Amino acid sequence: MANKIVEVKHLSHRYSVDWAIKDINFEISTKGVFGLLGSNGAGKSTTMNIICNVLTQIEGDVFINGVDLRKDPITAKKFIGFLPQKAPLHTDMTVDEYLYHCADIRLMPKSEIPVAVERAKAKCGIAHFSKRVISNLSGGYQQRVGIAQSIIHDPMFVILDEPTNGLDPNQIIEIRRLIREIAEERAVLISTHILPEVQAACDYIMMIEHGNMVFKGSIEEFNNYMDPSVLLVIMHNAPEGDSELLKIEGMERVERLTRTRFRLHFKGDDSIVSRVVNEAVRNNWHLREISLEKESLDKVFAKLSGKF
Ligand SMILES: Nc1ncnc2c1ncn2[C@@H]1O[C@H](COP(=O)(O)OP(=O)(O)OP(=O)(O)O)[C@@H](O)[C@H]1O
Repeated sequence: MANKIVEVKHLSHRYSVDWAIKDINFEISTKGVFGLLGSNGAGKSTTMNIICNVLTQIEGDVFINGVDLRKDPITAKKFIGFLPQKAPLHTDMTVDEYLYHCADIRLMPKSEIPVAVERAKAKCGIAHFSKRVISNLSGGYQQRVGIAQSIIHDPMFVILDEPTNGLDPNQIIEIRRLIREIAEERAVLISTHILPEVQAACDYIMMIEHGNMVFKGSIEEFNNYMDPSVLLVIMHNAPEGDSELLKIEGMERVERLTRTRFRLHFKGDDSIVSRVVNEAVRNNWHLREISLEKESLDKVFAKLSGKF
C-alpha cells in the first residue's frame, strides 16, 4: 500500500509550562488543498514548524511519505516545500538567480536545476519575469516567486503559511487560483485565521483551538456548522405576542430587539424565509426587511470545541 503523504501522531509541544499544542493527530493521503484554521495563538505555527522540521516536538511523531521526520529529517524534507508567512526572498536577486539559489540549497543535482526552474516558473506564471529583480515585482508576483521556490524540487507536500496575507483582492484571487493549480499534483496545507479563506480555497479543513484539534473534515461538513439559524426581521406592524410567529413551521424562538426588530431562531433549512414572508403578507405585518444571520466564528469555534 502507498505511504500516506503526511501522518501526524499524538503531536504535543510546550515552550515552557503550558502546552502550545496537545495530542494533534491527522493524516493527509490525497492531493488537494488542506486548510489549518485557528485564531491567533491557537497553535498553527507550532504545528507547521514541527512538520517542516524547524522545531522539534516534545512528544509525538511526524511521518512524511512514510519517513520519520525525527529520525531521518534530510530524506523527509525532500518531500516538503515550505513558504513561511514572510517569504524568504532575496529581493536584490533576479527571479532566475533566486530560484537557482533555492534549488542549490535544496541540494538538487546541478543537471536537473535548469529544467526545474523553468517548470516552477511556468507553473507560477512568472516565466516572463525571469530577469526581473524581485524587489521590482508587485506583492502578488513576489508571492508567486515564493510559491515557485516552495515547489522547485517538485515536492509531494507543500506548506504555505498565510499565503494571501497582505495582498490586494485581485492578487488574493490569483494566488488562490495558483494554489488550486499546484494542489492538482500534490497536497497543499495552508494556514490561516481567516474563515472565508479556507471556505474559498480549501477542500478539507483542520481546525485548532487552544492547542487542540477541534474539527477535521471536508469543507461541506464544515459548512454545515456555518448554516444560518437566525433570521433578522423588521416588521412595522408586528403581531403583539409571539404565538403567531411560533406557529410558523421550523420556528423555535422569538427574540424581540425593539418594537419592530426581531431575531427569529429557527431549525431546519432556510425555506422558512418564504414561510415568514407569506405569513407577513397574509397578516399585513408590514415586513420591511428579512435577512439570514450567519453564525459568528466564535460561536462555531465554541460549538466545535464541544463536539470533539
Ligand atoms: N517561541 C515561543 N516561546 C514561548 N511560547 C510560544 C512561542 N511560540 C509560540 N508560543 C505560544 O504557543 C501558543 C501557540 O502559538 P502559535 O504561534 O503556534 O499559534 P498560531 O496559531 O500560529 O498563532 P498566530 O496566528 O498568531 O501565529 C501561543 O500561546 C503562543 O504564545
